[in-house]
Amino acid sequence: MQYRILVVEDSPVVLKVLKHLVGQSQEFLPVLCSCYKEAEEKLAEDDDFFASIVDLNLPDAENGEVVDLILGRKIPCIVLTGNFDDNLRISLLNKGVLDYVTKESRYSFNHVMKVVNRLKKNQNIKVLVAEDSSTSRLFIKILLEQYRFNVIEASDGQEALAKLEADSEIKMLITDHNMPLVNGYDLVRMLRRNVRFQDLVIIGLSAEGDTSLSAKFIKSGANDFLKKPFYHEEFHCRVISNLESQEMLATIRDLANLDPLTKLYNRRYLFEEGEALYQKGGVAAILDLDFFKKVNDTYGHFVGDELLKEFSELLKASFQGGLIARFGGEEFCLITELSGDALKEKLYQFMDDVRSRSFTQAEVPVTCSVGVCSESQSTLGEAVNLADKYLYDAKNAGRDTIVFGA
Ligand SMILES: Nc1nc2c(ncn2[C@@H]2O[C@H](COP(=O)(O)OP(=O)(O)OP(=O)(O)O)[C@@H](O)[C@H]2O)c(=O)[nH]1
Repeated sequence: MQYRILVVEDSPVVLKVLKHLVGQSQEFLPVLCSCYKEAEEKLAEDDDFFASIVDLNLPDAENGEVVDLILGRKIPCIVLTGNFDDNLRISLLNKGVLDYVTKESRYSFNHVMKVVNRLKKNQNIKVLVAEDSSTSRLFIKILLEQYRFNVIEASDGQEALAKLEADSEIKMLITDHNMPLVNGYDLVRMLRRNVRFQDLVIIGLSAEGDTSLSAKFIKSGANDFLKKPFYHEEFHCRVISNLESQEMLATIRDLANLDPLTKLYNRRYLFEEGEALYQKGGVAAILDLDFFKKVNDTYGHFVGDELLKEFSELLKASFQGGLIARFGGEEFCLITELSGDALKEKLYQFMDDVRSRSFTQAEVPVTCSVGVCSESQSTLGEAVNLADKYLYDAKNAGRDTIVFGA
């Protein structure tokens, strides 16, 4: 699906730059207009635009009339203009324009694209607004929907908690302090005690004159705090900047914990987080693709990489709930709560699934060998070493087999 972006700009050079920038992503389709009349015609044909980038001073509409035309159709609007006028800027933001950007340098154009890309990401971000006043709740909801967030509402702290527990996809909570049943401050404290909510972005709100409340909120784990009434531009800035910080943290965590090719956990994560799972009664197994060097030699490394990715997907789908890591090149480690016959059945089923299909567009057939350390060891490291030894036995026994050892 392509998102149509309306671009209204009378300068052919700027129009060309914007066409290039918007069109760089396959997901966006720039629809170009050089004047108000053209924009009016395009909107009359089909006004299903994802966002718009407009110049304020058009030859046939010199006073920003195009903004009213677009906002009247509820299309998110970013103004890109040649002149900076603070009063005009405020009046446009009050009308509901997302941003007012001056054409100072190429960074201005990049900023516009950053806003457009943000809108695309926001569609998949669920935000819960916990606020007992329906008027304030609606106001915050409208502000969030201007940025295309997916908004969920709760009218007290208890309802907010229930909704957060029921829906793990909620990424951000915007919570008032004074609410019935559970207040905002207690809600934040309860959430932060639970590791499940450690990545939830929380912004506290309050109308109270209590100056220490913002610090209390932040000390209890909120990411930020806003005192009501707030200016909507500040609200948007804080929402976006807190979200971006969280996204950056998630990226850093992924870089540290995941194997870049297969997106499985890496060896470091396996030993850091897997020990606890193993000590709860887990079983360790090592799986290794057979004759993988031949795959690379015959089909090339690109196909080899694709095969590793597909094999990893199958492994993930087959052992949900287990911890799966890429241990080395074509070697994988599984820590699972399954044991005995249940584990045997799953592993033999997995071997069958691998054997009975081919991988990648080159349709490569492949098998794998497995070593399983069935008896409990004192550490995960010992269990993995033994599983590796049984894997070696499986390779020596002719491959495409499983060796279960003590
Ligand atoms: N394409 C690709 N190949 C990799 C990657 N990591 C390791 N390899 C290759 O995996 C192959 C492993 O070869 P060997 O250790 O000889 O093992 P094998 O050919 O699978 O033979 P057996 O394990 O004894 O059945 C080597 O050719 C490595 O270059 C990777 O990320 N991508």
